[in-house]
Amino acid sequence: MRRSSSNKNIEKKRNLFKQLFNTNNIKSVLRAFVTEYETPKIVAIHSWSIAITCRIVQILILLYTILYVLGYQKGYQQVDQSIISSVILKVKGIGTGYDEKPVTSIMDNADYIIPSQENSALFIMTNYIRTDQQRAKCTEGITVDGAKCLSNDNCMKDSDTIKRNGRWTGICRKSKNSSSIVDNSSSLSMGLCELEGWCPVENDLVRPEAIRDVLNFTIFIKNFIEFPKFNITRSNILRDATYSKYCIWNSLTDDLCPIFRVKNILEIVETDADERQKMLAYGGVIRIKIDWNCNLDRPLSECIPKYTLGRLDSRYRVEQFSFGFNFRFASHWKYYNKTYYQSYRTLTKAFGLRFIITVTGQAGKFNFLTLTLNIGSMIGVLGLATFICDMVALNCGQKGNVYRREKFQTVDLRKRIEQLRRSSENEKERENEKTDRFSEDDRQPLAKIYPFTILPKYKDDDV
Ligand SMILES: Nc1ncnc2c1ncn2[C@@H]1O[C@H](COP(=O)(O)OP(=O)(O)OP(=O)(O)O)[C@@H](O)[C@H]1O
Repeated sequence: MRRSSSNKNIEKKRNLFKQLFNTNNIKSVLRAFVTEYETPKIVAIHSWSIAITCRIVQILILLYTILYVLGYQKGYQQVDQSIISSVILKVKGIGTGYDEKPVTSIMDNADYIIPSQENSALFIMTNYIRTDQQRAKCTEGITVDGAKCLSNDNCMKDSDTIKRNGRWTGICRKSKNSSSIVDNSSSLSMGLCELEGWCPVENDLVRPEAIRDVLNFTIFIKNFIEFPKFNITRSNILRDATYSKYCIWNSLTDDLCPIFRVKNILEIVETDADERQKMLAYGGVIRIKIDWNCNLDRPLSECIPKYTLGRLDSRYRVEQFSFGFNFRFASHWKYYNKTYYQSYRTLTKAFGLRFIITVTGQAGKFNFLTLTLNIGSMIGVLGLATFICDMVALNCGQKGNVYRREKFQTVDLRKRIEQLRRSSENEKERENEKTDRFSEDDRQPLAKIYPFTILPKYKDDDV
């Protein structure tokens, strides 16, 4: 039983395969391919409201493509966004710092630029806390959690060492200075835990004044760019040497000058004078964006940079947890004290302005392929108008049903097959009738007139 059913299945599949790959079918498909041209049937609806809707949508699409895509977005240009850039920064200006008031120290760019060279960034130290230290034992900083003590028991050696300035020895020192700390609750004189490390520890409660004259410092930005697709290189030094040497950038009058004054930058990025003072005291982060937007269909001299400035860090009034920009660094030296070399260092906590320079840009040049592609997509989008109008005509309004009936043709396959069968039968009958009417004498002249006509054959008994 099972075997016979599987045989039937195989037979069915074979028949289906034969039907699909019937040579007659393939022939007729191939014939149709070279002899038939298909074109969609178009239904014309006489309705001014639908026609106007369609025209409005088409005009909108045309306007969008011509004005926005081709005009504003320059859809006829090939675009290169892979800009290659190099930025070199140099600061000039003499400042006055206070190590310990009233002792001042004159500083030049080698002192306040840390590090001396960075990639597309710059740090100008505007304030600092400097501590000369040596390896020794001393008391912990008063601001460190758990540093205050009453006895040695309070100075646990190994617990939470993250915020300590050295390795705690486990001793509570009640030195002259620390005995002045009074615990109000117990009225006992308190000490500070002793540490082993760099002494004395930094005291960041006493913050000196910001370096004077920072606002007059100037920053020279030297920027080279390349658009590799078009092999175009440009530099931001666009005017002659005398101009570039003495100019100061101004967004309105000197927007091509590559030298910026710190004061002008601060005034642009921060309008509040008090905030500006805080930026000098505690530091801040400023971005300078150089944007190259070049239309290479126009003269190359019009390919110029545009500078935009902004503040990146949060404002002091807003930030609660950590404000400004600072970091520590140390310079080390050794001193021979007649018996051995003693290690010393100067620890600096530097506050200052960090400038981040970003370079962006794109270049565009006429390209025929891009233009044709955009026009092609516009023609494609025009089809949207027909789609929208079809939706409106067929689904909205009272005549929707009528339009739908005219637009869509429903084919009842069985009826259609029956009709075709009947019509082919009728045709056969008519042909037979014609054949009956022909005589042998009629055949000869017809054959002369229509040499390629295939005349119906007479049966012997007809003659
Ligand atoms: N931050 C700046 N402010 C004003 N002028 C500057 C600044 N940096 C450089 N310059 C001047 O711009 C010109 C070009 O600078 P560049 O660094 O290419 O030359 P330089 O001779 O190495 O500069 P310098 O030795 O003066 O630092 C020089 O005249 C230089 O003095």
